[in-house]
Amino acid sequence: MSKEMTTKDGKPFDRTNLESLMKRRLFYTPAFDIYGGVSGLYDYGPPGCALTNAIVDIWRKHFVLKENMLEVDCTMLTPYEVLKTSGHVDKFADWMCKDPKTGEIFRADHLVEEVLEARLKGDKEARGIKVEEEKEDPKKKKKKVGKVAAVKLEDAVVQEYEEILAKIDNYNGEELGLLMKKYDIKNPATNGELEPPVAFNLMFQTTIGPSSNLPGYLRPETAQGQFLNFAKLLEFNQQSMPFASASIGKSFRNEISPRAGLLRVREFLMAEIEHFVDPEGGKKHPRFEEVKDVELELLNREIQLAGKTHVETTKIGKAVETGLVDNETLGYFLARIQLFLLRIGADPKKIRFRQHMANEMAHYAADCWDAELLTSYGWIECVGCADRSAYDLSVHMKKTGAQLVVREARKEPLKIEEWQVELDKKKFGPKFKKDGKAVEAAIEALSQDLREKLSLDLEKEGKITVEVKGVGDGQVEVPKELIAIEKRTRIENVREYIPNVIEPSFGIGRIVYSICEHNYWTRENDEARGVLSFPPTVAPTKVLIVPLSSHSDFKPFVRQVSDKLADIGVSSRVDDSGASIGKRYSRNDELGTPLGITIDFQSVKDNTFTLRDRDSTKQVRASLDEICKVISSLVDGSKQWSDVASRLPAFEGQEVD
Ligand SMILES: Nc1ncnc2c1ncn2[C@@H]1O[C@H](COP(=O)(O)OP(=O)(O)OP(=O)(O)O)[C@@H](O)[C@H]1O
Repeated sequence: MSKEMTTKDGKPFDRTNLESLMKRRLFYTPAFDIYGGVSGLYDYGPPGCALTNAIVDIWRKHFVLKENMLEVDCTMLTPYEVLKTSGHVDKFADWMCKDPKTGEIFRADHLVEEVLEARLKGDKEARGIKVEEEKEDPKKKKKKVGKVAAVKLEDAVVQEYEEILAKIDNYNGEELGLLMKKYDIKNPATNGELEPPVAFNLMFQTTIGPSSNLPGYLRPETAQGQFLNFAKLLEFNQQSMPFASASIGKSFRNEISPRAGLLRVREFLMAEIEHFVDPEGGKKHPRFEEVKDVELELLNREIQLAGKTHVETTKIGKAVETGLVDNETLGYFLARIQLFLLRIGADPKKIRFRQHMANEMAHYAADCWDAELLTSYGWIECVGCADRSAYDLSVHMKKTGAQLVVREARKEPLKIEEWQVELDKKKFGPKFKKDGKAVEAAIEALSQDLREKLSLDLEKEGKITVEVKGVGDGQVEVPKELIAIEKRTRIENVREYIPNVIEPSFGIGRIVYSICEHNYWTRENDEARGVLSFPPTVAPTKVLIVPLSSHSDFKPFVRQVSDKLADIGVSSRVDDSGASIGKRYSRNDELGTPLGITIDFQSVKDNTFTLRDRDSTKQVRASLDEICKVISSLVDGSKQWSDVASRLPAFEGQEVD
């Protein structure tokens, strides 16, 4: 895949170089490294933390602040009952298959994907089509499927493989088993037969407290905590709808085969929004107008079934109007997600939105679109945006009896004609004794259609028969002296409903890595000089301060500049090492530091400094006050280098690069 990827300036992208840069400069590192590491667990170093924090900070401003969302921070430890009710205990699983001889475990969809991709590569070679080899990283685990012999496949088989790969996320265990049989997919290392795929639950189980009778899990998403607090949040919001809650925190998934660095890990930072909306009235959004002209690349189900991976962009207003995207609220968030990704430096040509196929959706979702970013690992889901309907609130309400509903005064009272049941409670108790409550509940739960039918039985036969589980043989007769069923008119002044939920769910680690890929390039004619062109708003450190040499005259100026930057809230680093200025800048290009201030002999004379732009390497010269004003406007994102450079005198006196 890496051969198809290019950097912003159109040169081939080299993943090995970027990943080694990120590890060398401590963006991230395998956790427990000196103990040999545990796959899927990583630690972030200083630039990785700063980059993550900056992205989270922009996320808060872009979503929470802008839309007055209610941020919560809920516990990660979650009791069994909650996740049983939400469906995760039974359904939050991937398919794995085991080699009974070696004990090796494979994630079934990943294995099918890797084998078919390798065979397609072999086919290309056999046809004489040049295939670029990925450089091997000796420290990285080898892919399960090694190089496959150059064997030409029939054209029809190539097409079948390509169609399967385009839909690889959509197969269930049985279907994956059939594919493995049909295409003779075995353990790639030993060619041994594999057992059919079985479901593997991805949650980490634990027990809460010393008595070990309260089983629990580490949460696999932050959403459940938000749902459980719904009634309190609604009250906090003065019963006003629609509203959204938001949460940022770690989630845990026991992935079968973590791979691709930060992209599939077992512990990761999530930022999730639960937007609660009235299901009636087309799920309108009050701010949809503001985004209706945002253009998105939208791959719906039909387009994917046709095997396409790319479409023309569509205005989100049009997409909602034509039903391509189901409703305004979902559309609003898709547009806002794209604006966020662009704001933090995603390449506009490498963003698309892909609709989930019906059988691919999570157990709770009614519709779902993923924001995917193109990386050297292919298109990667970085944000899932699901319409979870009223699923979660309904199941928790049913289980606990908590009223997770909205009550709204009706503008016009509603007249409802309905079949009402009246029980003679005085006679009811003595007749049914201990079963009274169960019989009463079964009658209350009767549907309108059944009530109508039973009213006729009552008239004709003087009694009705109702099904009551666990009482006698399950059929209970109720005589007409105990019950009346009549059609009456009820006036309803208050409307009660369970809100639907639209949930944008961001995997921050995947976004951090993809943004690094999108912003990585190397200087002209020098592959060793990597640059990370993060926008100043997200860059881990904003300014590098470089005194021309270690001359003692420069020291007070270094202090003056770094204090002034700290005063205006801008992060900086001093590099007063003996390396050449060019080398010092080059080291910080790798960290993505967008601006550099040089202190030279001129600074000592007239208190002016040079300010250097990382991407163009152009410099200007001005007083510290002027430079700080410029830096502020660049770092808060209100200005670009091109806006400010022309206003200040250019500086060309000193060769720094
Ligand atoms: N194992 C993981 N490692 C890193 N990020 C993850 C992982 N699983 C999910 N995410 C992130 O959390 C977001 C929301 O989670 P969601 O449940 O929608 O993912 P998912 O559909 O299970 O992902 P995938 O299909 O890739 O496993 C994803 O868009 C992704 O950015």
